Amino acid sequence: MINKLVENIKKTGAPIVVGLDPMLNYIPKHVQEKAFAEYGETLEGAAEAIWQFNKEIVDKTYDLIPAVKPQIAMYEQFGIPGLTAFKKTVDYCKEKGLVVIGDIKRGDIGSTSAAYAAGHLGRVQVGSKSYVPFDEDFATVNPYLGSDGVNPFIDVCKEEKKGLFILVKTSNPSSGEFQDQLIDGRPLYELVGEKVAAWGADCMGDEYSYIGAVVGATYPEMGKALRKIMPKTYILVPGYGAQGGKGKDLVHFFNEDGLGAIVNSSRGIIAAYKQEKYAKYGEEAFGDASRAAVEDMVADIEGALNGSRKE
Ligand SMILES: O=c1ccn([C@@H]2O[C@H](COP(=O)(O)O)[C@@H](O)[C@H]2O)c(=O)[nH]1
Repeated sequence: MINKLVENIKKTGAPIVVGLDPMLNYIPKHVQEKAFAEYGETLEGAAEAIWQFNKEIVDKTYDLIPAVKPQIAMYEQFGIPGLTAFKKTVDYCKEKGLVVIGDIKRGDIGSTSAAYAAGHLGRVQVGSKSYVPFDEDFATVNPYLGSDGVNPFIDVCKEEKKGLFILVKTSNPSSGEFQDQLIDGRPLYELVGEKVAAWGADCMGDEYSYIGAVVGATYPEMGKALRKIMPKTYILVPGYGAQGGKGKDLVHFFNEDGLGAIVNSSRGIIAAYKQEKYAKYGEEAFGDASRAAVEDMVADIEGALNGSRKE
């Protein structure tokens, strides 16, 4: 799957991921009203609104982008109907040729991680039958339970040709509370980065490993250090846009080949129509506003990378 991700990035020239994080308050009134007219103000109604919202954004952007990252929390909060909308979104994006990164941030003791891995990246056996429950291409994993919490995910990735993005240095303001703690003079996130590189060495695609890392755009200096520690690791970079990250902050997350990083924006793309800059599209044309925001994001990152090459 890492080969498909790299191929999609090369084809689109867009090292970006659209984060499908559909909070109800981002969903335009007309979409919500239509869903509620059919299903009432119920969990089913909310799930239908989410699905229709996602579909429009995907339809308006899929030709420009390599991948999407649905954040499962935004679906899970609406219970079983929400999870059905998550699955419909995963399937639809795959039909459109997109790589799907399930932002599920799982990780537990080995037996529990094995169940998460089977449900999201692999298959489950029910009697004589085998099922593929969620079938994302990549999943995000929390490594802080150690190797026995991560290995079951890696095993399933090897069998199913899927991939992981393992949390190394997260984008949130308090990520340093634990992740920056020094151990023998080295920050914990660096030690986790080394471990991710070691896990990944045994899991190579053509150019990059299918065991990737998550490093926040909000910590550019740490991104630069981690790029060196994990040269063959694809880095998923959240924190662009709504959290303040900009193209110029991201240059050192990339390798010399222009690859190695993929930048996520969720609210900045899906709720673009709410921004002054895209107000001309109005609520009705929210998908067109998202398309314009994708084009601007790609230009921002491309401009920063081209600028850094000239320096
Ligand atoms: O360190 C991390 C890890 C994951 N995320 C997730 O990415 C998106 C960011 O959303 P924006 O609207 O672009 O801020 C969201 O799903 C987070 O759960 C992250 O932000 N930082």
